[in-house]
Amino acid sequence: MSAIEQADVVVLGLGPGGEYVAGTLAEAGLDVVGVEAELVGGECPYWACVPTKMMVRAGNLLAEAGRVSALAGEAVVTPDWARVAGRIREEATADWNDQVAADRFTAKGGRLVRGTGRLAGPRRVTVGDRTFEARRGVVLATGTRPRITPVPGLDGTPYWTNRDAMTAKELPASMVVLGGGAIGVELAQVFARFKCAVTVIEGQDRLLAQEEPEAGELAADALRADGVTVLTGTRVRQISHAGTEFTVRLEGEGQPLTAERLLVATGRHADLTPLAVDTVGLDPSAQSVRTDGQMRAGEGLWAVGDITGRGSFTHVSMYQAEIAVRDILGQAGPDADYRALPRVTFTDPEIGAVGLTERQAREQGLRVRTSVVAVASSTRGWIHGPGNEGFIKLVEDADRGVLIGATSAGPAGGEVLHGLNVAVHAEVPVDRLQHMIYAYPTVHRTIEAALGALR
Ligand SMILES: Cc1cc2nc3c(=O)[nH]c(=O)nc-3n(C[C@H](O)[C@H](O)[C@H](O)COP(=O)(O)OP(=O)(O)OC[C@H]3O[C@@H](n4cnc5c(N)ncnc54)[C@H](O)[C@@H]3O)c2cc1C
Ligand SMILES: NC(=O)c1ccc[n+]([C@@H]2O[C@H](COP(=O)([O-])OP(=O)(O)OC[C@H]3O[C@@H](n4cnc5c(N)ncnc54)[C@H](O)[C@@H]3O)[C@@H](O)[C@H]2O)c1
Repeated sequence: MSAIEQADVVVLGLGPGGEYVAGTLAEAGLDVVGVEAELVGGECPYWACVPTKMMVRAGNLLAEAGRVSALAGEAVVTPDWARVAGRIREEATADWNDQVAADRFTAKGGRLVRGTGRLAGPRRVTVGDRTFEARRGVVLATGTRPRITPVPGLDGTPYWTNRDAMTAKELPASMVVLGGGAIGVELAQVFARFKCAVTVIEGQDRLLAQEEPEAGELAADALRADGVTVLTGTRVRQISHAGTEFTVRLEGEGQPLTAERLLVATGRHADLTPLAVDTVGLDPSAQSVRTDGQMRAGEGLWAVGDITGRGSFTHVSMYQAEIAVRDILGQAGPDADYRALPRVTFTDPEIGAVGLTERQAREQGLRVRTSVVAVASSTRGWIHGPGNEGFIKLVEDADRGVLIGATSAGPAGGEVLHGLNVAVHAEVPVDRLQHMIYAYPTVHRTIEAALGALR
């Protein structure tokens, strides 16, 4: 066995969270080993946020062109997936090559170790036959992998996950999407806009089930308007694949569905067993690694990103990474605060949300006031015309007079969310929000109307 190699910090997994921690600590002068099993940068730039948003951008352009006839004349567009696939391959992922990201890390002074790492006791990590000892500690940032729902027959079929969808050079003629969460709805709409016949099957009674019911209804309406068949409250009994076709049998009566492709988008989970977390006293069967507010998961151990189970979003991983960096460098700073966690589902219309839903607030026993105002009722929404679907929903803690949750759906819904994000984060009194000036005519003036409608 080779000698144990020393470092200040070992970061396991170089997705957005781990790459930020490792790079920033290296820049600060620490001896950092970054261990990466696949591509430096992780899921987000290669198989997730970035390529999906390139797809969304392209799909939205097609949809906007379709609205020209109502407002501006005639536009004839011919969807061509090759442009999208080419842009993803060339501009976003460099053909799934991470050399630029790897160089970025090593240029900061980090040591990149390619391979699958695992813990080997406190402050120790093994990668193949190498063992590293981290004087300050280890940062777990290994993300999540798709949770493949246990449907009879699914195993062994050539189903797709997000990774296959991101690398597709051609689109299938038809696709069943299992799961109506963020991945399912974003990809269903894009594929439909490129003329793929899509059916979404969601087990719960609405799409985007973790968000407000109004958000799920809006997403379903938007998808249906693009020709997607949306089945909610629907369970799959059996899946099979023969030749080039999937057959999906649903619970209850009815004709089985057939499609060329099946996309499984039924959530993601952290797999702690291969990380040997038991060697540092953590439960390998847990769903996530628990941390305190400074992202500490134990003595000389931190965790950031999806693995912490605090929301599978790149911005959460970066936010947590910043806190972990400070803590590792011995700098004081506030604990992680998830009260104003924003998230945006990039459908058209975009559906942004921050903080608690009405239901979550009521379940906490809070006395709430709420309001829902349609974007189309604002001057800008009305001027916008086709594509102006959406709403602002506010959730106020009536006893404290502050917003604790909000949804911003509509054209640029994710951008409009920002004001609400600030309001929830900074606990700006509703009374103050009601007496500020909102530019005219903007979509965000709907917020002013929604504040006035709180009941
Ligand atoms: C289709 C899709 C679209 C998404 N869109 C958005 C979006 O628009 N906005 C948003 O905020 N979020 C989005 N997300 C979520 C976002 O991708 C994740 O929240 C983010 O990538 C999490 O970063 P992370 O650092 O925790 O882990 P990851 O990005 O998962 O990176 C973890 C890294 O660890 C490596 N690794 C794992 N195990 C080991 C090991 N044992 N040894 C060494 N290396 C290891 C992996 O290879 C990987 O590179 C999307 C996700 C998907 C799937
Ligand atoms: N815009 C974004 O920020 C963005 C986009 C995509 C993904 N993501 C992140 O990636 C993570 C994973 O996305 P996701 O969409 O896979 O997960 P998700 O948890 O958001 O949604 C999965 C859905 O699948 C449903 N489901 C599970 N088993 C099923 C079954 N057998 N039949 C029918 N439906 C079933 C669930 O009820 C749930 O609604 C999310 O947590 C999200 O945070 C973010």
